[in-house]
Amino acid sequence: MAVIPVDIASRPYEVRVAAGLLAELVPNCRGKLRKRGVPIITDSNVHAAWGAVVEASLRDNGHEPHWRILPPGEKTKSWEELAATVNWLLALEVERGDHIIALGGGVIGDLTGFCASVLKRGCQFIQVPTTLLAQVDSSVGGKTAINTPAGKNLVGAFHQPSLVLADLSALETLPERELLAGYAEVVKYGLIDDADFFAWCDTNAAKMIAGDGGLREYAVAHSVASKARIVAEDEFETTGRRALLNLGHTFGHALEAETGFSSRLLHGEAVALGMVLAGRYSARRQLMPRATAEHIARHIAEIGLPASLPALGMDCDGGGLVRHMLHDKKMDAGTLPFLLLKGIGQTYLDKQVSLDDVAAFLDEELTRTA
Ligand SMILES: NC(=O)c1ccc[n+]([C@@H]2O[C@H](COP(=O)([O-])OP(=O)(O)OC[C@H]3O[C@@H](n4cnc5c(N)ncnc54)[C@H](O)[C@@H]3O)[C@@H](O)[C@H]2O)c1
Ligand SMILES: O=C(O)C(=O)C[C@@H](O)[C@H](O)[C@H](O)COP(=O)(O)O
Ligand SMILES: [Zn+2]
Repeated sequence: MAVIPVDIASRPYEVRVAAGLLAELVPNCRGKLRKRGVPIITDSNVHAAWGAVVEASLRDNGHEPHWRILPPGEKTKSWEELAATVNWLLALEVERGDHIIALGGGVIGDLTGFCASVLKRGCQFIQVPTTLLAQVDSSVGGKTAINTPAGKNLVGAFHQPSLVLADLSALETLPERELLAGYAEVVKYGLIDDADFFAWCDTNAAKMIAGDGGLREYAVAHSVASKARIVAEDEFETTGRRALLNLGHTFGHALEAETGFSSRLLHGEAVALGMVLAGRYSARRQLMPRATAEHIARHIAEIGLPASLPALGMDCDGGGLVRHMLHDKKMDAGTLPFLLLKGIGQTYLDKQVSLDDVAAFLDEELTRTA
């Protein structure tokens, strides 16, 4: 088992990565489940795949699970599900010191974490991520949120979990498209500040996605360690350090908004394409060689993730995509800082980007032929 500390000064916790954690859920929660009743929030796909395993561990250890099984998909991160889930938790008389379990992908983790942050002004929660994306990224670091019609994650809170249990066995039932989407957030850590890890991804990603257990454990543990390091340096995204984790997201969130937060484009797919666009825009600005941007694009495309805009079949122009970006949480006094690259592993926050220039770049990308 890999155990990665998240050294946030006010609230340190651990991420435990291993196969088989779900089957031993209660011992792995290490005394945090202090009552017989345990609230668990999940979605119907995860419940179908892993509900019985989790239920058995709880019942065998004298607990009674209270399940809340939500519809799968991005639309579950909504005001309606937030209100209904908070009311459900209130009806269960959950106290501040109790733990709610979030069993699922990033959608369930983000929604549950936000519910935990507002319930009685903050109660405890445990992240039990079941997608690659949630294991390497969303379960760690305490960003919680819902979407609104105006955009992605626009209402939320920073609220850290008490524990993260990433069971590698859960990935065995995950559809390949979801594995690939999660991989986008893995390779992101290489592009941010870890060229050696990008090289590891170049060599090993295909085998890791195909199911090699050792490679999966390394990919998850290394990604979590990267995220934990960055979050511990800048928990509330105030210094610019944590903003590095947003690489590809300004483009990506605009694409998710344009495609209606639907299964047409998953978050990880949008981030993959967003990172390709960040690379190409950086090359256009002559910050790094065009060949490096195309290396990134080739890596993303060869693994099976979207690497060009026309394939999405969107009916919009660059200006339309830029309008979505005006809701980006990095907006500061009317300007939007962008994560750009000076090379692989050399991402930085650029505060001198003209949105007109980005719109012109996107117009070119929307008609790209190769
Ligand atoms: N808080 C953060 O720091 C952070 C970071 C990255 C992404 N996010 C958010 O995470 C969300 C995306 O998360 P995601 O990619 O995990 O998507 P998701 O939660 O929608 O899960 C993807 C799909 O896989 C299914 N699934 C989950 N685990 C399964 C399993 N083990 N077996 C079979 N099916 C399973 C789900 O039912 C769903 O259909 C987005 O809303 C994104 O904004 C948040
Ligand atoms: O943890 C972070 O910080 C991230 O930016 C991780 C991202 O992968 C994640 O998608 C996050 O939710 C995006 O943050 P947002 O502030 O742009 O909503
Ligand atoms: Zn993300």
